[in-house]
Amino acid sequence: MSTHIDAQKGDIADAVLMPGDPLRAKHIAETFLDHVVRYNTVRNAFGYTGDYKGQRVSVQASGMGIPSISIYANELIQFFGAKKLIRVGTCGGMGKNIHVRDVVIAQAASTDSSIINNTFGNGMYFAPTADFSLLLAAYQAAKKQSIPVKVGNILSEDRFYNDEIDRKKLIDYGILGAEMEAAALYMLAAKFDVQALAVLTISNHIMTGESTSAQEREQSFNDMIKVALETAIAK
Ligand SMILES: O=P(O)(O)O[C@H]1O[C@H](CO)[C@@H](O)[C@H]1O
Ligand SMILES: O=c1cc[nH]c(=O)[nH]1
Repeated sequence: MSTHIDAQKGDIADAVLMPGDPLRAKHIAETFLDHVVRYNTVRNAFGYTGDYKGQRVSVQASGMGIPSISIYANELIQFFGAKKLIRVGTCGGMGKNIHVRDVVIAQAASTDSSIINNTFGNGMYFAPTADFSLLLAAYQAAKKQSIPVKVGNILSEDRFYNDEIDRKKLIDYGILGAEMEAAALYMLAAKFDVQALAVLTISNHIMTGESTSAQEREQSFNDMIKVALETAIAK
């Protein structure tokens, strides 16, 4: 077991989907995977391994924010040998052409988090970037399933309630939406030479206030999960 994941080596697949919400992890495991085993309940950060189309895939809840996903990503990679980490999360839309229920693939993740400075020091603005082969696989999986996706730069922000940020400028520079984890996932994947991608569903629009009920969002959440699972098993 690692500090936060009560599993044995071998219990977790090479490919791991990472939702923030433990109940989304449960939903993914129960809806999409066969022969499911729940390997983790520590802190209720549920983790499951099962088969998707005959291939082993795990789902590990990451919790919210960069400190939390950094704990799970570190342990998945260093203790359990995970090689493909695919975040499946909600995202607040920011751009003009972004709407609730859209699926967004994060090609890059800008951030206001101190992780970049803490890692690289003053004056170095490392750009956390998705793994290209995962991104391509996700894009192709979406096309094959006729699921429209938008691909681009997102913001991984350190605060959910954040009225001090210049969102208009970020939109002018092409930011599609904001969530709270992808930049750390991409940076850690680069550090440990593994693959990472974030596939996101727009759950609300930060600028227009557009929103949907949890029930309405279910279909688009499932679209995101189907794209992520096909990416997880892509050769
Ligand atoms: O839906 P999840 O994956 O938790 O992602 C988003 O939702 C949370 C905020 O409500 C943050 O974790 C943010 O990144
Ligand atoms: O971080 C997030 C996630 C979803 N919606 C938001 O507005 N922010």
